[in-house]
Amino acid sequence: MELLRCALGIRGLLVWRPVSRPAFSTSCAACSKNRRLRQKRVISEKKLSRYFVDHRRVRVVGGQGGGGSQSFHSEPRKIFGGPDGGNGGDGGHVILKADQQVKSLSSVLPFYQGFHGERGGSKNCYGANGACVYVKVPVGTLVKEDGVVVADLTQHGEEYVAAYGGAGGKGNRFFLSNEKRAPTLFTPGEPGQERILHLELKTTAHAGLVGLPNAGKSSLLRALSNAKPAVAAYPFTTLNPHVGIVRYEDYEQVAVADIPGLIRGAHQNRGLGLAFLRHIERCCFLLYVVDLSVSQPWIQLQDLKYELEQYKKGLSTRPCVVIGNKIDLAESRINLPLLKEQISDRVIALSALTGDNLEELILHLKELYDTYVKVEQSQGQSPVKW
Ligand SMILES: Nc1nc2c(ncn2[C@@H]2O[C@H](COP(=O)(O)OP(=O)(O)OP(=O)(O)O)[C@@H](O)[C@H]2O)c(=O)[nH]1
Ligand SMILES: [Mg+2]
Repeated sequence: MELLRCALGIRGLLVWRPVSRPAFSTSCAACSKNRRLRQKRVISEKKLSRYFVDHRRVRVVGGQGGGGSQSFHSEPRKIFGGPDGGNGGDGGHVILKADQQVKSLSSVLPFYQGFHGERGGSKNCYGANGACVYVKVPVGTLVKEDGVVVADLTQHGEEYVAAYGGAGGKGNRFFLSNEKRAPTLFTPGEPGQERILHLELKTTAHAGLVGLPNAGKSSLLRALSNAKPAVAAYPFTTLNPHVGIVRYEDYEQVAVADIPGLIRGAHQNRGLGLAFLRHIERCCFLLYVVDLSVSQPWIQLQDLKYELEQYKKGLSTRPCVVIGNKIDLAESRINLPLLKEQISDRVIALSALTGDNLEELILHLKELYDTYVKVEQSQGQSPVKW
């Protein structure tokens, strides 16, 4: 044994090389090719849009209740043991649960069925209840049935029972009475509730960036927060709402949503229209983004307010600020005083591209947020927190 250990020791010394090894072998060309570091693929905005779903039609059916059982106690030397058929278990519910981790309705399937309750058994055994099926939906999901809103899941963890499971049947033990000492009656379980629901997602952000295509909304969100929506010099670059967070020193966070561009007639579903007007509806205050380099920029503002008002009365009168973007361009500096003359709202002129005067917007955003929190608290409601 000693000899063997010595031999191994010597052998170990022989193979020992005190040089740092490369991370992987490059001696074999084929191996080194296969071990190339994998890079995460960048998904384009167009591809992402396939995964973002803000509408779903779902059929939900509660679990069937388990049937009751019919049986009589049987024991040696006991002539009449009496009925001992147990009740069936209740069917499981289908429950919609708001989850902050879920960002779109793409993971929601078209059909959900609750688990069935188990049958009752002899010896007074009750059947087990069917388990509930939880469907995770994003925060801000609106549940509609026949066009009527039945639930609004605005808080993380909020639940809504979409379909109740059926009640379990009764075993013959249940029907025992003084008049009937040996009942043979037992009942089947009830079927679960069946409903067809329409789920609709509304982005719940504090501030919404509202503007015509190419106004610079996505560029502004990029400058304000760490969100990375696509930016390009063609209209309708943004196809889905993006939410970015602006963080303040007092640990308050303001969520800003970049909403796809609106055009004239959006309320009649022109452009990307109607689908995205509903995201604006949820925002507590609005940031109108106007391209100052275009002549008569106040017309953009009039169009935007008109579209919002047509979609929902009072939407254009929400607390707001007008952002005059692209102030770095020469035409913008000419148009800015003209815009200020034409409108009564506060105008913040800035450049999302160069970051000029961005601080004024960040400070004003906090003022709008603080006012919103105070108003909500005075009304006894809890403000939306991110
Ligand atoms: N010069 C200048 N160009 C800007 C500024 N902000 C945005 N742009 C440019 O304007 C073009 C449109 O910007 P986006 O941020 O994609 O505009 P958008 O409003 O999000 O457009 P949609 O998503 O199509 O609605 C891009 O080419 C930007 O580089 C700015 O402050 N100054
Ligand atoms: Mg955009």
